[in-house]
Amino acid sequence: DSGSARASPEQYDIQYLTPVEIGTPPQTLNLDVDSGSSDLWVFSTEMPASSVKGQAQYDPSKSSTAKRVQDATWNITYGDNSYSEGIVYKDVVNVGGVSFDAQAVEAATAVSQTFTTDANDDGLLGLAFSTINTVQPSQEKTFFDNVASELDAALWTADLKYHKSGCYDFGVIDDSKYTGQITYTDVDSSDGFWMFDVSGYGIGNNTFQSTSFQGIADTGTTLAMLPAQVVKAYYKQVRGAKLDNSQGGYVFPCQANLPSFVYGVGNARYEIPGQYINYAPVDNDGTTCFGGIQSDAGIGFAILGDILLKSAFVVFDASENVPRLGFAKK
Ligand SMILES: CCNC(=O)c1c(-c2ccccc2)csc1NC(=O)CNCCc1c[nH]c2ccccc12
Repeated sequence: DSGSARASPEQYDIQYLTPVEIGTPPQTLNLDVDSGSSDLWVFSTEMPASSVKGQAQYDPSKSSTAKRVQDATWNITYGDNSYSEGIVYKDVVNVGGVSFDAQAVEAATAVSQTFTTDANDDGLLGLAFSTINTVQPSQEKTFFDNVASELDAALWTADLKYHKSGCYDFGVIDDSKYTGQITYTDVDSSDGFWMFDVSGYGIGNNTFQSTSFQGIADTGTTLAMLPAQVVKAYYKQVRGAKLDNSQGGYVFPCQANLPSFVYGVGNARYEIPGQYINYAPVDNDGTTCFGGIQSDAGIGFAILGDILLKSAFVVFDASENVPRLGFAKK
């Protein structure tokens, strides 16, 4: 079995939304496929109308295959202090043609303002490791873990693009989506993330620095959160850039000519065009812009979010006893 689903960007590529069918007859919700968390949670008819501003809601009472998981609850808080919580159903979930008939669908009973204000995002589909799923008293499995044994290959791939729709594929590596070789690197999943060693970095045409650091491949985080020293060195090359704590990170004049950023996986090098690192304006007149590369201070590891991932074809491979990540140019 294999499948493919579209990943459509929201404004500024803040996140990518993928249509997911839930229940019988199918209810289509647009979810944020998130390799940085492991809960499949959705806006639902179980939450107060005041928290819903345009999102589609999963209605278990309209699904003949929905079954309540008695006494099960969940709650999750992300690093940006957004959160959601609720109750649990088992139901049919279909992503790009790959289906599982008893997927834990975590129906929200409450969500924070961040999620309420994002009208197009109907929830998240977590694809990190099931060890960090938040359902209690008994943890549930991610969609990928549930379908892995049915897939032609126990892997999924991410092909995100800059201000354009991309694809998530399940069970197959589509060779037409990348060029050259795929460079694989082992994953340390002990924290529940797709964590690997970044072998170094380069800024613009400066020489590549072979100083490695640990990072996670995280499709659910918009920006790249990198070691403070790397970030400082990057913005030193940007005239007018400054760390503005009121904005929560580095900002610069929107007209700035940003250097490219290179990250290493093993001996391979992947370049992010400078343009990708101009994330979005922070003011209405568009004079000051917020950087797509920010510090990972306080997190404990780097986060390679969409800003970096969209420059590569990425393979999330659990087909061997040690999971691994593959990166290729495209
Ligand atoms: C800023 C979002 N990222 C994180 O908090 C995060 C952290 C993290 C931990 C502490 C401080 C900062 C970040 C570690 S792994 C990790 N990755 C995830 O948590 C991935 N899921 C993010 C889901 C998410 C959080 N806020 C949103 C707003 C819109 C759409 C999706 C989201």
